Amino acid sequence: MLRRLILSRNNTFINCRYASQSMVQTTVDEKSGIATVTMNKSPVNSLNLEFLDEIKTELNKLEKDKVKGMMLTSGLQKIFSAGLDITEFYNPNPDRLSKFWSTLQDTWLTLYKTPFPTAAIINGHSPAGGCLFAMSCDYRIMVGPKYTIGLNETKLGIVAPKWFIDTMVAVIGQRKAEISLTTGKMYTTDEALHIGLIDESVPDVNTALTQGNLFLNNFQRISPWAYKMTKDITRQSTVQWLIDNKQKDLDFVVTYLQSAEVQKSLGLYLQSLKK
Ligand SMILES: CCCCC/C=C\C/C=C\C/C=C/C(=O)SCCNC(=O)CCNC(=O)[C@H](O)C(C)(C)COP(=O)(O)OP(=O)(O)OC[C@H]1O[C@@H](n2cnc3c(N)ncnc32)[C@H](O)[C@@H]1OP(=O)(O)O
Repeated sequence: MLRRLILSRNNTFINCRYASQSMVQTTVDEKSGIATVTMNKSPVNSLNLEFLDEIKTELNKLEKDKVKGMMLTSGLQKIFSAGLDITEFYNPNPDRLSKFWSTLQDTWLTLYKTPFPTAAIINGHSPAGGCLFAMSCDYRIMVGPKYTIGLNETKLGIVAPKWFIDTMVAVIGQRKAEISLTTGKMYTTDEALHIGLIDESVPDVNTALTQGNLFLNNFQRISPWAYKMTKDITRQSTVQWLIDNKQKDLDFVVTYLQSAEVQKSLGLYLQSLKK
């Protein structure tokens, strides 16, 4: 791992951590202590085992470094994240599939429980797992109007796991989540703002980053302990369910995803993507 200081747009030094061939780049503004984590896995930031592992490691590092906040964004042109890498569960190797799913569980727990405030800068499409990661941040700013966001699992012929569903319910409420999930709806930026799936719609990435910094800087005036306790209490039931049911969730998903019916649906969906 290499480190270097670079000069940011507002002339403060940024501590930049990068590794050769890294899929995740992080900069930390030395003045504000706010980190920007950029997902950079071409072509669509699909979340496979190695990528999830890198994201989790990076989040743990930021916690250790006691950053004051984090913005999660994408380095790709028009995609925040295409969600889980479907090739991890289409014709899977069962051992790898288990490893993949437990890494997803751990990465999500790490992101959902960060002791520092987080903002998703959604600068591209954000289906399924991409939407999950955005919803797991404390605040969402989407660059409009061209992109879409939502939990579209039913469109793939699969079911979103309970903790995906609970995360969405926590953001938009039971009724809207039920409609969104059953229909697999992908919302435009305006629609997402209207139902509360995102907090702000902005015209460009620079504005999104400025607004993200503004949101995170609010917490300079809040006790970190009070922040963390409040977040833990608010998110407790969703987090605790997964902690208590990790193995059950893993066993079910691994069996379910390998069933003939699900494999057939996934094959057809992948084919439609290639077209
Ligand atoms: C109680 C019961 C509970 C049981 C629960 C059990 C299991 C649940 C399991 C899983 C939950 C699933 C969660 C997910 O996240 S599934 C992933 C859903 N994602 C999508 O549907 C997105 C699909 N992709 C797109 O819509 C588009 O690609 C895009 C992101 C809008 C980008 O469009 P663009 O036109 O720019 O690119 P292409 O479409 O040409 O794609 C380029 C290239 O990437 C491949 N690709 C795209 N998305 C994925 C993906 N998610 N995984 C793997 N590969 C992907 C695409 O096929 C192209 O490949 P090519 O080889 O043709 O270059």
